[in-house]
Amino acid sequence: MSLMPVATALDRLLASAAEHPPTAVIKVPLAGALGCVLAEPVVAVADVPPWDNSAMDGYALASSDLPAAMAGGLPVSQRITAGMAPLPLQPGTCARIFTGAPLPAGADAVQMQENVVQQGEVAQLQAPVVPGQNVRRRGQDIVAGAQVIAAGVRLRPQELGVIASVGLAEVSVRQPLRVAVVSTGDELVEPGTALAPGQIYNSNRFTLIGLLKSMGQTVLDAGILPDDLDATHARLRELSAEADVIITSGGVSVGEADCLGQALRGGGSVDLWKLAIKPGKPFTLATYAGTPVLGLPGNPAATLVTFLLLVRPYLLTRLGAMDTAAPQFELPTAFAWAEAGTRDEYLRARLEQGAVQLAGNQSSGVLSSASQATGLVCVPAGETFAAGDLVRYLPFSGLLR
Ligand SMILES: Nc1nc2c(c(=O)[nH]1)N[C@H]1C(S)=C(S)[C@@H](COP(=O)(O)OP(=O)(O)OC[C@H]3O[C@@H](n4cnc5c(N)ncnc54)[C@H](O)[C@@H]3O)O[C@H]1N2
Ligand code: MOO
Repeated sequence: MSLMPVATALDRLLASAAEHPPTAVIKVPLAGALGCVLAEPVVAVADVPPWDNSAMDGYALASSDLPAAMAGGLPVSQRITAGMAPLPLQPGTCARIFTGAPLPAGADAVQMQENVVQQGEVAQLQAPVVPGQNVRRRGQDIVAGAQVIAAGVRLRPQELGVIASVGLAEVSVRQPLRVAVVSTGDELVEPGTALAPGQIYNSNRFTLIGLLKSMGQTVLDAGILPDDLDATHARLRELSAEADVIITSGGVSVGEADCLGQALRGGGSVDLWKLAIKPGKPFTLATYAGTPVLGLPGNPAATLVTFLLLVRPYLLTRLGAMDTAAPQFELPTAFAWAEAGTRDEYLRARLEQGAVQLAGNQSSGVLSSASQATGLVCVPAGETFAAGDLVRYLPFSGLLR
């Protein structure tokens, strides 16, 4: 059986995502925009900083007065703190000035107070200054009219700060996707109840909800799908009317007896893929009543990995994000991989002292090792490596956002 390369699956998913227009543009208060995808470029309406100002606590002067300032000193003619509008500097004087305070007209340099002796109202420089010294020029950060952030950027804390620095209180972003999360499996019960023989707790629901919330999306928590075809149709119809995308876990491998597979086949198109990835081989791309359905394998580690590698870029594409790829680095391993596999293997790994170490049991059914991991290591199909070799590491810090 030939397996579909992960890159092919990703291409198909992204092409399918690109068939949908990006979500609506909404204006949100800046403080609530973290993680959102910017819908329109941010253009500065004013210079940042808005005026020349001092980079140090010290004394502002005209550098042409330097000889007098170093000889007998200059009278201190005003005191300027941050937030004040200074008077023009009287020729032949200096101004006491503090960090962030506007430079008075006529001054072109600041000497920091450690290099100045003030006696009474006269300040004598102990070290020379050159024009522009310790002066932060108007517009040195951002010039009015410049585009400061492009559309499609996902806003991090520093982007929120930059947008605030140009004076904007609101920002135009893409409306988060409404994503329905559906669990399937007769064996599943929700945590908080006692297990009957044969049952297990529904963990994927919580993993998926957490993944979606960490991306800032709106979750429609649909719980466990009923084990009945009519009821499954009814639930999927309901969800397809409310959601931009439905994510399911479980019931995609062979799907002989499962209601989800049958319902999907009856409600639209279904593509069942066998991917060259471990964990995460079975994956379904379907539509139900026109709403895309992404069917993830039920094994908890497979759910996590396929979400991060396939669903996350799909969702980011639907949001119009410009950067959908996860950051990855080449790092040395602290372990060896002697047996080449037939699928790309994504190992749960820990970054420790500059090298990656296996984070525990790598079975698809084991999730606790993901909790001990700081990221994933990719071992391409057919490859082996020795301890110390470089491998591709994808930190969770880049994936879980
Ligand atoms: N004959 C074959 N059997 C299997 C194949 C195959 O190709 N041929 N693939 C294996 C692989 S790989 C995976 S992964 C699983 C995928 O199976 P499904 O996606 O159909 O998922 P289920 O059978 O429903 O569940 C698999 C496993 O995961 C547990 N599970 C399911 N949902 C949850 C949940 N919400 N929370 C916690 N655990 C869950 C479920 O109990 C099963 O143990 O198929 C292999 N078999
Ligand atoms: O996707 Mo399965 O988890 O490869 O074992």
